[in-house]
Order: sequence, then structure tokens, then C-alpha cells
Amino acid sequence: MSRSLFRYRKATALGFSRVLQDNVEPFRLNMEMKLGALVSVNVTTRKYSSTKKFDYMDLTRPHTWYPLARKKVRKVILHVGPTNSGKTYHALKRLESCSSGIYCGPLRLLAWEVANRLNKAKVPCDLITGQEREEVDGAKHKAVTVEMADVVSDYECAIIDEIQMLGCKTRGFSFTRALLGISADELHLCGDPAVVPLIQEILKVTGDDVKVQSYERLSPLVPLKVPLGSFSNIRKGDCIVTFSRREIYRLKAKIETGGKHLCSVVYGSLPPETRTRQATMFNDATSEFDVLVASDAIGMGLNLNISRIIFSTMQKFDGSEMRDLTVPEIKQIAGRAGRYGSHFPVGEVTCLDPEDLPLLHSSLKSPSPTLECAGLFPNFDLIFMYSRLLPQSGLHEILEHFLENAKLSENYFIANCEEVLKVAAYIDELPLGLQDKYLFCISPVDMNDDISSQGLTQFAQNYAEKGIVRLKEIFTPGTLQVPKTLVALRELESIHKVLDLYVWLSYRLEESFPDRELASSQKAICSLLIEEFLERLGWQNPGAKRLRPRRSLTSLLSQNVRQHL
Ligand SMILES: Nc1ncnc2c1ncn2[C@@H]1O[C@H](COP(=O)(O)OP(=O)(O)OP(=O)(O)O)[C@@H](O)[C@H]1O
Ligand SMILES: [Mg+2]
Repeated sequence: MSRSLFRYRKATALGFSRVLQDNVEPFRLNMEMKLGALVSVNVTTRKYSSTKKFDYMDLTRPHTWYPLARKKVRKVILHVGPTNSGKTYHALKRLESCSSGIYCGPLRLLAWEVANRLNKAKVPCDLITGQEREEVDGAKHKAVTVEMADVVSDYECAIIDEIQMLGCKTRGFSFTRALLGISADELHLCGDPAVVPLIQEILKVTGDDVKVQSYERLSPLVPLKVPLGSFSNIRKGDCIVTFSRREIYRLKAKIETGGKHLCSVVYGSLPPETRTRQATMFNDATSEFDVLVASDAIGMGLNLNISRIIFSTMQKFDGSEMRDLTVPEIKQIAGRAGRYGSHFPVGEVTCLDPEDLPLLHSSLKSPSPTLECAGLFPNFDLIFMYSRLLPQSGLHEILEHFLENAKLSENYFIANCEEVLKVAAYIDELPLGLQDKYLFCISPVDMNDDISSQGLTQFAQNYAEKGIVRLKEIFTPGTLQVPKTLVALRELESIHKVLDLYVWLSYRLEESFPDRELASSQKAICSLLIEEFLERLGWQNPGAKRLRPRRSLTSLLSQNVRQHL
């Protein structure tokens, strides 16, 4: 059964939201989908329909786009259960013991964690994310972010972690691509039980052999009957969760002013390496930073030494309105407390506001709603073929038409393309080919961040005009400073995003973006300056206890970084 896209706009999602990232591997198209296939166009009504079996808008059989995976009967093992039940642990144990393998995770932090773990266990493992390629001699294993999942090689074993994210409005399509496209003898999927019926349904047509392995939580998670009460009740190992950056810093200051604790912070727009170091500092039992103030950026798969999660609010702004947290979000976040093997064998969870307790308690008892649809997104090949029907149109128009006319089966929805369309509208003004335009559209730009979107427009403009983009033309190395205010901090976070975007583009347009090394070293400086700011904040609070001497920034800058200053 085919349906049009827009009925799926509100299709099921677990509430996760992030900008679209890279989708570098071209789809391997169904052999039936060849250039020159018959497609009829009714120009006056601008409705497009297929006359024969070749129909570029027909996305009802996405499993046929991956011939390599379809040559195998894959042994698919669905590891499902609550948070902290050992799902990822068991899948990784299997990956380690296989001769070749790939781990696909939803976060750069998780890909880093897995690459480190495998390399420590003497299983050489490459790390590949949109912005990093760390290759290890002799590696037959890879840890990647899901957008970089490899669908053109054969593996003995593959893992897709947090598979329920295939219902995510913006990133779900990358999970679907990995699910259908990875060619592995064994495919391990880890996630929430709510995903089981959908995966079974989707994989009915692939002929794969699907087994479900269920897990129980390894250590107890106790929802407390009372709220936190006074901030003087904050203790070592607590993590306060809130969703705005301003609130994060307000709570950090409030706790530190009490003079008993210093706080690490983790939130989405902090550079990933800063997030890792803040989390490491909190995890380190000897560090003075013994309380964590975080957003839902901690909510997925990470292993932190948290004893108690305290929700400062049960509402978050989702881009258009304030809404209650969903059951899966509450369970994911609460599940960070009392991780098995951490310093705190029993996890606790509570709220600041007593009125939030009923929602917290009922959510922790409820199963997550069953997922109904998985995301899809047209890759460049599909858009290119479709563009032949609209030779005079820009990418924005082509995309809009494609999205309006795409036919989907009931198990799928099309990704939310608002961000992509925003970039397309701008990029269409520039004299660029369709492929270049598509690339800029799927780049990890944050169009809601002025500096980040200005960075993208500047890069695209320089690229269109000169074919080469030198970083120094738009950014002067040596000018970065430790921020003195939260406004300056936000600016530095945005500059980091621009540099990150440059690195991302440099991996895809290597000759035109030649300054990857400089961009990477400036990124490292940004995160060190941000960390310096975070540590100084702790120092400035009059009541805060004395810290060991801080690391000086200069001593932290490696030779490699300094040579660019
Ligand atoms: N059998 C085991 N022996 C030792 N450690 C284990 C075992 N099982 C799990 N762990 C450890 O327990 C912690 C939680 O396990 P894991 O990360 O696999 O949980 P999960 O079910 O994937 O949780 P989430 O849903 O939050 O991703 C990890 O630190 C993991 O290394
Ligand atoms: Mg996990």
C-alpha cells in the first residue's frame, strides 16, 4: 500500500531530535531503477506518475536498494530490554570475538567508547565519524556513527545500537539504511522492546532470520517518593537534568555557591570532546567535580557514575512548543542512575518539583509505545534521477516535489526535511551543481544558530566562486580567547560548530577544503578554552572548596596545535 509523505509527518518517533547528518554512502539502487526509465509528467498539474514499473518516487521496497545485504540470509539478534540491562555489552562481546565487524552508534561519544574498548582488548578498531577518521593498522573492525554505516562491504558481525531511533523524525532514516543495508552474517540490534514488532515486519521481506533476546535490568532503579527538597540535600554522584543551557549554568552556580560540590556539565552544543572530558571528570572518584548538571545529551547508552537522577523539570522545548517529556525519554534519562559496575550499585530518581513525581512514577512503570514506522530519506541518486523531470528547477523545488509525491509503504515515513529545505533555499542562489548542493544540504549545520548558518553560507559562497575555501579567509587563528561571559561561551561553541563543519566538508571535498588540520587544531583549542571557562566558573564561586591547581591551557596545547597559532 502506498501513501503520500505528509500523512507521515507526525509519524511515530521516540522524541529524539537532532540535525540531519551525513549520508555519504550512495544508495545502491534497485537494478530496476536505471536512468532513462519511463516516467510520465503531467506538466500542468505538476503531478508525476509512473507509467510502467520504473517509478523513481516509489520508495515502497527500500530493502531492494541493497543487493549485497540481500545476497545473505542474515542472522539478526534483537537485544531488547530496559536501560542498563547489558544489551550493548553482550552484542559487543560477540563483535570482539568475530573476525570482522562494525559497531554503529547514535553518538560520537559511543563510537569513541567502543573503539577505545576494542583497541584496549587488542582488537584493532578504526574510528569513523562524519568528522573523524582514525585508522588503526590491521583493523578489521570499525566503530562508526550510524550515518557512516558501511553498506558496501561484507562483515562477519555488525551492531546497530539504540535501534529504536529508526523512528526518529530527523535521523531515523540512517538507522533504517543500516538495518536494511549492512551486509553481515550476524546483525545485532540493541534497543527498547517497543521496536520489536516493526523490525519483525520490516525484515519479513528480506528473508533474514530474526531472533529476540530479552534482558532484565542488572541493578535496581528506585523512584523516590519525595522530591529533592533543599539544594543542601545534593550529594556526590547526583545528576540534575534540565533542558536549557541557561538553566544548566544557573543550577551549576547555585550548587557551587553552596560550597560543597563542583559541577561538571554535559549538554548538546558543547563540543563532543568537551562533553567526554566533563563526563570523565565526573566519573573520576578522585575529582572535585562530583555532581553533574546535564541535558538529555546524557540520555543514550552512556555509562556514567550517577547515583541519583534529579529531574529539575519534566518539560522541554521541542523546537516549536513546550511539551511533557515522553515515556521513552524519561526512562532513558532515569536509566543513567546506578549503572551496573559503577560506584553506585543502586540507582535513584526523583524531581525538584513535587508536582512532577506522579508523571515520573507512572512513566517508569509504563512500556514505551510501540513504534509503527521507520524513517527514509531520498539519497542523491534518487534526487538526481528525479531532477531530470524538472530540468529548470533548483534543489529546493526538486526536493519539495519529490517529498510530496514519494510513495511509501505503511512501515515507513519520510524524514523531516525542514532543515534541509532551509539550506536548499539558500544554496539554490549559488552557481553550484546538484551534487554539491545536495552535499551542503545534508551537512551537519545548525540553521538555528546564526554563526553556524553564516559559516555554511560563507563556505558555500567561496566554494561556488573560487572552487577552494581557505580557512584563514574567514577565520583568523590566534584570536580565540577564554570566554568571560555566557554569551561569549555560546559564541565559542558556535565557532566550534563552524570549524566542525569545515572538517566535515574537507572529508567530502578534499581538494576544495584543504585546511582540515588547521580546522581540527582550532577546534581542539575551542574546546580547551571552553573547559578553562568551565573550571574558572567553579573557582569564582566564593563558597566553592579549593581545587587542586588547574592545568594551564598552554601546557594542554600539543605541539601540533601550537604550530598553527
Ligand atoms: N555480564 C556483564 N559483566 C560485566 N559487566 C557488565 C555485564 N553486563 C553489563 N555490564 C556492564 O553494565 C553496564 C551497562 O551495560 P550496557 O551498557 O550493556 O547496558 P544497556 O542495556 O546497553 O543500557 P542502555 O539501554 O542504557 O544502552 C556497562 O558498563 C556494562 O559494561
Ligand atoms: Mg546500550
